[in-house]
Amino acid sequence: MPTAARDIPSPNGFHPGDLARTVSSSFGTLDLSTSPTATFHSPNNSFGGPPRTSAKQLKPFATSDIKVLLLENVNQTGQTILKGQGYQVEAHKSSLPEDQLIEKIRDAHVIGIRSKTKLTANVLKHAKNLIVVGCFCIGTNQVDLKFAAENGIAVFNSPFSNSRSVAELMIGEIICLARQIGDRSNEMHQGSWSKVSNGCWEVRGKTLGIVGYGHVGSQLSVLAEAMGMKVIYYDVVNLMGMGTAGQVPTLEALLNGADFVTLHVPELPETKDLIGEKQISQMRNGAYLLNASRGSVVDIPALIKALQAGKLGGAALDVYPNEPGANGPTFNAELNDFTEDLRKCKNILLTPHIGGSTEEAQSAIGVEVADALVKYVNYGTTIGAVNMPEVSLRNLTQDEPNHVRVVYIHKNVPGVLRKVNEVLGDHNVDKQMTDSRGEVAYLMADISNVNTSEIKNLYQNLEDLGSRIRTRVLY
Ligand SMILES: NC(=O)C1=CN([C@@H]2O[C@H](COP(=O)(O)OP(=O)(O)OC[C@H]3O[C@@H](n4cnc5c(N)ncnc54)[C@H](O)[C@@H]3O)[C@@H](O)[C@H]2O)C=CC1
Ligand SMILES: O=C(O)CCC(=O)C(=O)O
Repeated sequence: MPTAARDIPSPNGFHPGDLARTVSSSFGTLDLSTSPTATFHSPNNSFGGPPRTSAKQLKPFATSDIKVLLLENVNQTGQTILKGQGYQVEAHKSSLPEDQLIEKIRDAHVIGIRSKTKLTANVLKHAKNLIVVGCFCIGTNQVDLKFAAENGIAVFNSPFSNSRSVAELMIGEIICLARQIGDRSNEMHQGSWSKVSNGCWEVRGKTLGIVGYGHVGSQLSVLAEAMGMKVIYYDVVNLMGMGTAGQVPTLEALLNGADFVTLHVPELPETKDLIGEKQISQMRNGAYLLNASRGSVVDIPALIKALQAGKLGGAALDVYPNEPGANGPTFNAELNDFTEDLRKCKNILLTPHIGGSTEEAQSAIGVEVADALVKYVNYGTTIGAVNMPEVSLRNLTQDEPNHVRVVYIHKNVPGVLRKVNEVLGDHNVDKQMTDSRGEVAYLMADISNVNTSEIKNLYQNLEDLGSRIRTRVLY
């Protein structure tokens, strides 16, 4: 681990740690600490320009004061980047029960999770120091995004680094279902030889119906066509098909026309039980259903009935309404009351939410999300945030020693900018960007010729505005 940041007491007597504890939920900073040894993992130039070698490292305060809580076995690549900044990183292999999570999250400035940790309003309301959440995965349904934004907590994810891994799992499972590989393998494990061809098929020439043609669905489309499958897809948005894949106008048309149906939609109120008894009845006899999206998307008791009745030829599930927080013998009726019936079904592949669990995906996600967290903590950049407006400014440089960057997250109501600029107006505003998303707005401004002794007032004046959600002053 690199040397921790220098912790130079500020001339006005404040210590950054005191400030974090005493001044509302803010990262307003009065400390002069920088971390000269910390290296930023990726170029931090904004707007895609060439890296500026003289970019100034901005820190909210001594980086060693920043507490990062990582849950659910976040990949080492991500941990290394965060530790490389000098942050204090506490990493756990699994998620935490809600009461323990609430205790741990009280102190954290940054939390990193995957799909199991539920950051509800009830949990987040205890997170008084938290400024940012990193979802080291695609889905962000486990976080109350609105509550987070309204409390000045930015949320980042990795929008496509595991898409290919999910698509490849689907291809493997499509072939395994068509050939009943799961059952044959189980029989052999139990010492039984059962050489059959009845009900076993090639996938060439069969139709794959993809529901949700986003990052995962479109990757899968390309792979399936390469194996000689015909591809149709249904999406709420009009999208151009890859290769010769064709969009169909309704879910019913897709279900009527496909031999294999795979689901790749986000968890939303509209996608709850998207596939239930009625939709299964619209599927072809002997067709297969695969779900690697979220457990809420399929009515599993209805699926069990259809498998028992021989309506469907098989199914593959990677996700469930309730999933355990840690590995172990927990996939039982206590978790989901249908579990025993599900386990008894023929030609069903059950996997423990491993669609994105490959070395490639996890290490790429670790880098991508940790980089976004560092850019946010150190520079206030929200590019890629899923619940905040996306705002970035060109870097400050070493030639701008008396500049500070003001980040002001505020309620999106009339008159705020006038008041903020009255506060900033005593200085020269070199550049400023502001944007809003729903009820929350994000303003970033670089101002010049600010004496250290003026920073406290600047910060306090912004904090005192009624529209304030969170103020940070970085320099
Ligand atoms: N099993 C696993 O390990 C993984 C699961 N996932 C899940 O897969 C989901 C999809 O991932 P991506 O393809 O990356 O997301 P995406 O956002 O790129 O694509 C989702 C697509 O679904 C469409 N959609 C939304 N509502 C719909 C509806 N009611 N009917 C039809 N289409 C609808 C959207 O328009 C979009 O095109 C994620 O939200 C996540 O929940 C993602 C990665 C790994
Ligand atoms: O790998 C994980 O923990 C979750 C994968 C997933 O479901 C996602 O990326 O949305």
